Amino acid sequence: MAVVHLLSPRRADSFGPVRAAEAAALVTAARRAAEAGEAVELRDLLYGYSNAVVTRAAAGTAGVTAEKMKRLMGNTTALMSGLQAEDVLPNVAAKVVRWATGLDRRLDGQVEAWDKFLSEMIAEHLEKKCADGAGGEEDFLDVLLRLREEGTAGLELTDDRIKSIVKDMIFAGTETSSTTLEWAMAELIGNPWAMAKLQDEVTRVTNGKTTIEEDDLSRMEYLKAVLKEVLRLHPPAPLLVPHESTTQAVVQGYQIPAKSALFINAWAIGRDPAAWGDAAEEFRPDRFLDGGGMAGVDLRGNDYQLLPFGAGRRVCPAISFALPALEIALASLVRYFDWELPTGTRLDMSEAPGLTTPPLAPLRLVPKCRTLN
Ligand code: HEM
Repeated sequence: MAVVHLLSPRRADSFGPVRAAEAAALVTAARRAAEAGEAVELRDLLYGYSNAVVTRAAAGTAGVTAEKMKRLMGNTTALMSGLQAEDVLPNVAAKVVRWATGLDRRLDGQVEAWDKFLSEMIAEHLEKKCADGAGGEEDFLDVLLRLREEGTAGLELTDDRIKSIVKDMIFAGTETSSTTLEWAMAELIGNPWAMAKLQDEVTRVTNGKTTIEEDDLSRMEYLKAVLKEVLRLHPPAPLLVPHESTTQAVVQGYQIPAKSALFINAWAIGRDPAAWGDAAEEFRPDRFLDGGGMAGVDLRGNDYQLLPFGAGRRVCPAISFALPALEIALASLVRYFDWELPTGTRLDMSEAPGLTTPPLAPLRLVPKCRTLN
């Protein structure tokens, strides 16, 4: 559903205006801080940006809805993270623990809150469709409702299925993107030569223009190399998502029984000297440029040493959607501003534990407006 209907290259392209508008809003928010001489918490800013891009693509809405969704997602992630009773206890004992700790009640509450929120979204879309008829760019929810009406989805699109798909999209797309951008800014602050090189490229390619257009991004080789290097060192889902083997298999001599829970440690693979050489732990985007030794290594799941999006059948279906959203945001942040750590603070590159791994301490930086040609 996602690959064919929601995130085909054509549809991913159609969200260009959404990305451009949200990148402009990002710049406006940073400019406000720059003019006031204040530090900004990048996490807030970038979460807002990523959530707005994904929410607008999924359901054509941002603003208050995005705020509400942020709260819902935070609560759900907190409940999903960490050790679960089922992981260590027999079934009956796990049930008792869940009941006694109130986990079941809190999970039910979350399910209800999501259900209400998504039902309202569907109702609004159906109402809007009645009032306006078809036309204009479709968001994911529009597409799913149309496929249901046409009966061409290949499966029965019940309300529950539609809600799950929309929620999965927003969930899968928000924190992954904002975490990547936060690490990108942290690495660039820690490696000022890379920041200078990226600023030079973005300024050169957009020279004389007032805005960055998506066509410009295709001419920013270093920007792409920076993002690859960030995703190599800091894959936002470091263990991807858990998989389960369907049949018995042998991997490098190890017997893996059917129905084993399998985790791929993309984080460790991305730092393995056997794949990346002695400087595996260092931030060196140039390795992905011509002559850098890794120019041919791509992140779409074909090269197993770089797996931030996974690989194979369950590879992230949104790579063509995610990359331009990351590129335009990062290019905008470095084109319009110089960034500094607030006086008296140090860059902390420690990682937070969890399903996604943002920096442990949210990155705070002071933007300074750049003089542009
Ligand atoms: C930096 C950005 C992103 C990264 C690093 C990322 C990474 C991933 C990873 C590692 C997986 C699991 C792959 C596996 O099963 O092994 C995944 C799945 C998925 N991603 Fe992304 N993702 C990103 C952005 C997005 C965005 C923006 C969306 C939606 C608009 C999205 C939608 C999905 C969906 C729906 C799945 C589940 C696919 C399935 O179950 O087969 N992702 N992503």
